[in-house]
Amino acid sequence: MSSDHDKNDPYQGDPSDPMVPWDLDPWSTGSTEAGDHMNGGMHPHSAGRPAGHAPGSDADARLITQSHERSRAHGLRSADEPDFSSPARGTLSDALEESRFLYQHAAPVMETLYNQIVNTHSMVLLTSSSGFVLHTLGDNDFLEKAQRVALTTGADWSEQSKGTNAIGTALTEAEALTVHGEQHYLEANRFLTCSCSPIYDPYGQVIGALDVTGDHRSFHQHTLALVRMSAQMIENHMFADIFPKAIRLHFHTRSEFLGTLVEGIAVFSPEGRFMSANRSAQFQLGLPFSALKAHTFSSLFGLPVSALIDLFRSAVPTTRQLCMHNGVTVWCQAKVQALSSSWSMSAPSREAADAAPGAAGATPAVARVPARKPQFSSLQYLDTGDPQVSSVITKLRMVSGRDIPVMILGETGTGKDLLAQAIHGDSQRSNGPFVSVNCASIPDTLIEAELFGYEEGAFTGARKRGATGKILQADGGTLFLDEIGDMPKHLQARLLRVLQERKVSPLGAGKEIPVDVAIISATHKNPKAMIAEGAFREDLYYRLNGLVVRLPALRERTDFDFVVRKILKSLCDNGQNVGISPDVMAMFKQYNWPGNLRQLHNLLRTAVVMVGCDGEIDRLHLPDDFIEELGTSPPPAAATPTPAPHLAPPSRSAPPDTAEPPVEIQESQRLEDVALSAMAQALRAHNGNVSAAAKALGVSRNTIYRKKHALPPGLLD
Ligand SMILES: Nc1ncnc2c1ncn2[C@@H]1O[C@H](COP(=O)(O)OP(=O)(O)OP(=O)(O)O)[C@@H](O)[C@H]1O
Repeated sequence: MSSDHDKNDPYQGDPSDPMVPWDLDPWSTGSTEAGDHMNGGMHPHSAGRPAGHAPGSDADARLITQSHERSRAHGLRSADEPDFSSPARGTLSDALEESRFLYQHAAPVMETLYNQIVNTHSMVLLTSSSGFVLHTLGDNDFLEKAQRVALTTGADWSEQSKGTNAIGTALTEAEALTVHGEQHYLEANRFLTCSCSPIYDPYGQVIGALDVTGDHRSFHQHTLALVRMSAQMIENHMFADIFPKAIRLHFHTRSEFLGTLVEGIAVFSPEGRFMSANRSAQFQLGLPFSALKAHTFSSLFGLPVSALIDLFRSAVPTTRQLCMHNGVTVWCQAKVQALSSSWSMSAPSREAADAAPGAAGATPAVARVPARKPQFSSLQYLDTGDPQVSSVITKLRMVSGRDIPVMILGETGTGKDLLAQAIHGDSQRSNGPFVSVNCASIPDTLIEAELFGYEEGAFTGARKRGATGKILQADGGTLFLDEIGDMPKHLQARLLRVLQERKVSPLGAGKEIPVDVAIISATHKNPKAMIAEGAFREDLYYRLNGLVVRLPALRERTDFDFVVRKILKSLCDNGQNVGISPDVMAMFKQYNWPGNLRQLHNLLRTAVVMVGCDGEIDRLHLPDDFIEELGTSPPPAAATPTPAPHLAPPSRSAPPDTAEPPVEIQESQRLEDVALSAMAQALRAHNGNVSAAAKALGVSRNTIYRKKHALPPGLLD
């Protein structure tokens, strides 16, 4: 292991951190350089003790002693003959059937592993999670010897049946280990040396074991490392297969290890819920699978999942740096292209989940897991020092788990969506779905079907088998009603009924289905003013406003510097180190930020690209319209920019004498016209594609949807 200890590298580990054992090299019993980088093979449950035990080590001796005690407790005696009895009728075929998914992924890896040990008087075995031998590959001379001790397909090598042995003991301890010669409990097995690793499925459960057994004289200290790597390979293969529609994030502290066996792989649902992680990912994140289940992408990587999708949307593979919740920076690649471009923040339909290979039996297992409080809070991540935000978070924590509907108010881009995800992520429901419905982006004619679902043939154009509405999709989790102020009035009444009665009636169903959802709503509008205008139902408002919180606009936040640094860090690519010149920071502080955090994020993203390698963001890297809006068509570098009269109201840092006069109605009206005409033009240019038009204009899709009533008819239908 390198003597230069790097705290930022979880694979070197930190001696002061009990989660990151610094002296482990589980894939190699020696101290090879490769081993130093490959600790990802260690399972987090085994943190704190060596995972690859060379015969004779203290830990090994302890495990073996404990196993011998268990063997005695099972009523076995060391002089017993090996048990040759066949498994009960149907047991083997059941085990084979249950292990089909495992076998399919293990078979090619077993072949490769066998090729590496061929002619060493050894064999490779695959077993079920209960220790039944499912498949063997070996040298003929050794296979014959193995048969004499029942090392054959169908035999039971659990500890209960054979006493201490690598397969049974590795499965009992859920840990890779070698059992050598005399360490076997049964005297009959003491001519063997066996190295075995449990195999985990993508849901964190042990589903089998991979073992190499040979004549004890052929013991080689690298065999266990080989077995562990092969087990990891099987696990990674299963990953690739089981979550075809999810977001797969591949990461490692060293970019050269991306795409290799030791990379971390974490899988998230399209709305950012944690679904799975391989052993390396668990190790790097410092959390075992069970704790990760309470997390979301944003609580682990500090960004909304929409930002991840944006980062990796390109068809060209890109590598980015992200900062994990523990402060460690990793190199990342992600596969997000399979996701639908629209509705990317909402949950996949039940039909889609059911259709995913391997999902049918496995998904419920994840859903059954009792909710746990996350170790690292998503809300805490958003608490970056602004007192208004801190107060919002304190209030939200007070009502957490109390079934109180939360309404989030705030201008566009202030992080309402991200906050809703964090509320869900920190709640008891975090293992349930988070389903987001954007009431502004669904055409009026479809919103009813989208929300409530429909039965087959409920209306012209309905899908053959009907569809589950978003409310039912959120059953057991959280329903996020974004832009609730844009919900058509006739549907407000229906929604109110659902909230009162906790039952949904899909279109054409003629029946009511009970539903259990936590409700979070958000709007950039003023709901009370809407009620006064008759545009929003007062009774619905009082159903939704159990706790109303308001997110401050970016220009009001006191943690502006910190937020800028945080976003900048998340955007830097390939080891880039980009800062901000004091001049630009001063401009930022004077600017009004009408698009808030979204606008800041977009502006920084472009600037970072323009800076290229290391350097500072300067005026040169800012868009012209931004500089124009500030009214600073390049003054001398030292000059303080003055806000443009109609666009930049006084910021918290602007001296009182630079405050501009109130916005004039005519002026803002003219601006509104200009904005509408630009939107109409962009929509026409992109054949009504709102995402493309929004991108071209540098605004959010919501901004366009909000104006739909003012846009020429036909453009947004
Ligand atoms: N706390 C934060 N830290 C860093 N970036 C943030 C934060 N909150 C939001 N952002 C950035 O702003 C973008 C918009 O956030 P979000 O969608 O949550 O805002 P919103 O208020 O829901 O917007 P809208 O009202 O337009 O739907 C995010 O994609 C992210 O880039």
